[in-house]
Amino acid sequence: MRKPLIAGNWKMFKTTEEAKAFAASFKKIYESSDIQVAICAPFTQLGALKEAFKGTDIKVGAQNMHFAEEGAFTGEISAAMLQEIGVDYCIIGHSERRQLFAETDETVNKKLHKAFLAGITPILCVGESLEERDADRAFDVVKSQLVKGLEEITAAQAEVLVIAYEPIWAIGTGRTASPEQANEMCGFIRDVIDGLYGEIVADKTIIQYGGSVKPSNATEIMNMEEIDGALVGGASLVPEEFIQIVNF
Ligand SMILES: O=C[C@H](O)COP(=O)(O)O
Repeated sequence: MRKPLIAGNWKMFKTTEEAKAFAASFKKIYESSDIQVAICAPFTQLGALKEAFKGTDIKVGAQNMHFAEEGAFTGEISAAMLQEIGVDYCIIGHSERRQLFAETDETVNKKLHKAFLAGITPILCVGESLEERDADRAFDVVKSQLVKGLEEITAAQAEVLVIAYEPIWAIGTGRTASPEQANEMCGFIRDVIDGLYGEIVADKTIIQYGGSVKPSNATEIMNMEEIDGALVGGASLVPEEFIQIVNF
């Protein structure tokens, strides 16, 4: 059976002191269960969080990485640098990276390959804009992101991959996809994985929903059959809110 993953994406929020304070409070209210929990934090907070979560089963993730081994890429971070800290996950291809930092399906694909080589589990983000949904292109857009993003990714890698369906129109807007809409797309994503790698792999791939997940809607979303977790932005910043989602 798939173990659901609820991951916080802190985006560009929290200093190291604030991250440590979050970890201290969260550990007090967190109880380990059959839900995997992770916090994807800014690069400078990853080491502190690994240290703070030592002895727990809470995982730590980055929000981006470069696809090159090393080189003259000012401001970038390599997979080996994340691996050295012991980072478990890395979000790849978040829509904010695609929209604001010119991330393409090609760079997403290169990053996925590098993450796997470093033993880091990628959380591959896909999702359509409002214009694309209104034009009835949501399924084509998501399929294309998957097919291009997963080029030459093996079945063994696809089995451990996490995919996050994040409709751009539901991110940070307070507007959530309905549980049915989210479930429909997550089911479609599983069908695409089935088409690429077969049913055994598709049954194992974790498919999350992300976009304005909060304590008040987490239960309904998490209870949908095709949804194996959530990628939570704003509501992951406050321990007392995030724990309610984790304990949906
Ligand atoms: O990665 C997380 C998503 O962008 C969702 O963010 P949000 O929960 O603040 O809407």
